[in-house]
Amino acid sequence: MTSISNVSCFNEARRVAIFGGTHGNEMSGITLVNLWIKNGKEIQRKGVETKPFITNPRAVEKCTRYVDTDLNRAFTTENLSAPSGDDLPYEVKRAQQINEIFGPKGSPDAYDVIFDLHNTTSNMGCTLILESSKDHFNLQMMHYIKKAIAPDSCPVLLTEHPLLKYSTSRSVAKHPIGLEVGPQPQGVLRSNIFESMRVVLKHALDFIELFNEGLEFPPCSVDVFRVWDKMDYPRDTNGNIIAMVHPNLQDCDWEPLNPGDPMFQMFDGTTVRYEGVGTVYPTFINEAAYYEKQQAFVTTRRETLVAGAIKKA
Ligand SMILES: CC(=O)N[C@@H](CC(=O)O)C(=O)O
Ligand SMILES: [Zn+2]
Repeated sequence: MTSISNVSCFNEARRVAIFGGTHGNEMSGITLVNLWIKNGKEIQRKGVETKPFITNPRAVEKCTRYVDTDLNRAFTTENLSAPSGDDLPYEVKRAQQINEIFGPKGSPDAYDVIFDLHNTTSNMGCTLILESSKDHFNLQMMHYIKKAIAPDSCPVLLTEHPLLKYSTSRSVAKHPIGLEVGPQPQGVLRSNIFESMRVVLKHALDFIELFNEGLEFPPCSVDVFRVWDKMDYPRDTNGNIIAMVHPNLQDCDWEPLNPGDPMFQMFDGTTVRYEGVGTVYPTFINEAAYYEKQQAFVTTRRETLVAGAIKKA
């Protein structure tokens, strides 16, 4: 990226990948990517090479989140530089292969954009996941998508956080974008969820085409929800949960949670209230895959980011 006056210039986004099956039981992305591997007409755009790709085929085959370890946590420098060998967990080997094809992560040879398609059991709607508040290309794209799908909404989750950020499959790209659509049970396809994922991706690819054609995007602002904290279920000394998400909180992703509001319901009916400071916006509420991660939901805070003008270099 270079800066001429107030416009940031980025290289053409010529190499774009669409990942499905980073988690093998999240069916919308898997189904779309398999459709597009058979016939890619829908994802073709002028001046863009778009590659649909199944990232964790063994997990997809078993319809499970992962085989040995979570692929969407595996793209650490340590894993990517580990001497390859048969003793490595399957997903670590796979991360190394993906890094070879689409990276290397952090290098000029890396893919320009990777869309990573996920589903959640939470009521998050159609959420865009942004990894860096400084990625003006992605901010502009997200602004474009939000405008295009209005009056439907499309929240942006910013995962930039000193402790809670993780090493995703998409992170090998220069501009990583997660798409998280729910609610959809694991292993299940729901037409509404499938279609909203497809529509967001259509607008995203349209944006890339316009950008590559040389259109300049003026400065804009984007409302985001920045990851703040993770909240675990109350547990006994053996680590077993002793409460559920409170009915007042269940399905209320992106709605304000204030100090004193109900958060968990103990099995005897007692209410556990939120005791943090100030208003937060919970999301990933009661996500099935997060029980093993000791996470009942994440809290976020609202923020407005400014994206500078961008155009093709
Ligand atoms: C439910 C789920 O898998 N969510 C994704 C979020 C992301 O892609 O950043 C994950 O935990 O990897
Ligand atoms: Zn996922």
